[in-house]
Amino acid sequence: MYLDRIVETKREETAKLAATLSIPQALETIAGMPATKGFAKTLTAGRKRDMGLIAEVKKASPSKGLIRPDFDPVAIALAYEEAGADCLSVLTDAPYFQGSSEYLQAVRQAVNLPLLRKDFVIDERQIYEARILGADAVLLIAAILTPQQISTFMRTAASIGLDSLIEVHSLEEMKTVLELELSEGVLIGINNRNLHTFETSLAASESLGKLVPEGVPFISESGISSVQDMDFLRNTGASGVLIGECFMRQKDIQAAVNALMGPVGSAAKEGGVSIHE
Ligand SMILES: O=P(O)(O)OC[C@@H](O)[C@@H](O)c1c[nH]c2ccccc12
Repeated sequence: MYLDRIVETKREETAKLAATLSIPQALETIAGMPATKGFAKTLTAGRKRDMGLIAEVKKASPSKGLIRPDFDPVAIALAYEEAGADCLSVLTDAPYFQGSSEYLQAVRQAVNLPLLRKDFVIDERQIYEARILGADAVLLIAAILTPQQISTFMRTAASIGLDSLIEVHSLEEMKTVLELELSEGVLIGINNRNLHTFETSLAASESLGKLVPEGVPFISESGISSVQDMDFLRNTGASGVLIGECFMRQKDIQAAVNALMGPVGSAAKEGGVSIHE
């Protein structure tokens, strides 16, 4: 199963990271860095449209192979910013998604939007590393973490100014996450894609979204590509969406974002603000 293989790879990567990243030193570096940008807040109270958008800088994936051959992460990030994306997600996993830590650093230099480091976090050091690379939030995937790890990692992230996007796909995972004490700055991500089978269905957001209590914002992730999809998701109470592939396949990214999301400033449009806030 490919998720197991990825975790294996991450074990090797984090073993190396243990030799190069010292946490006390990382803390010193972080103390000298500018404050983070409030990833969760930007998507909830601060979003530009009725639905928030995390736009993903994504070159390839294990299920789809190469998605965007002429991949220029900075140009893509600038187009997303110009189109009024609220936040960006940058894949840093190299072996499976052809991402890179350098892409995250380059994007940080180029845009002012809050950034998510998209990777498979299994070790605390990756969280410190994310902060140093310029991220404002980290992804915590429930399928590969124990409840204890999710809890610890969420707190570690918060202690250095990072928000957490906690990703679930199954009912089991959702229940686990809802039992944790979720602090401010935490978003739940409902992944419409099953990371074991690659099957994608927006029904995941509909069924699992119903379980999310008021006051806890959630994002619908993966497999979103049409105005109909967006209309469907508006009715689930999601605060926003995380979209990669559909934009990456378009030549004119800015036009693609506006066609799917509607014009900036549509926050007061029908559907209104999510009931989850
Ligand atoms: O490209 P899509 O189908 O729009 O999906 C984006 C994002 O949700 C997806 O890349 C993703 C969701 N969870 C992940 C975990 C790891 C890597 C990637 C992902």
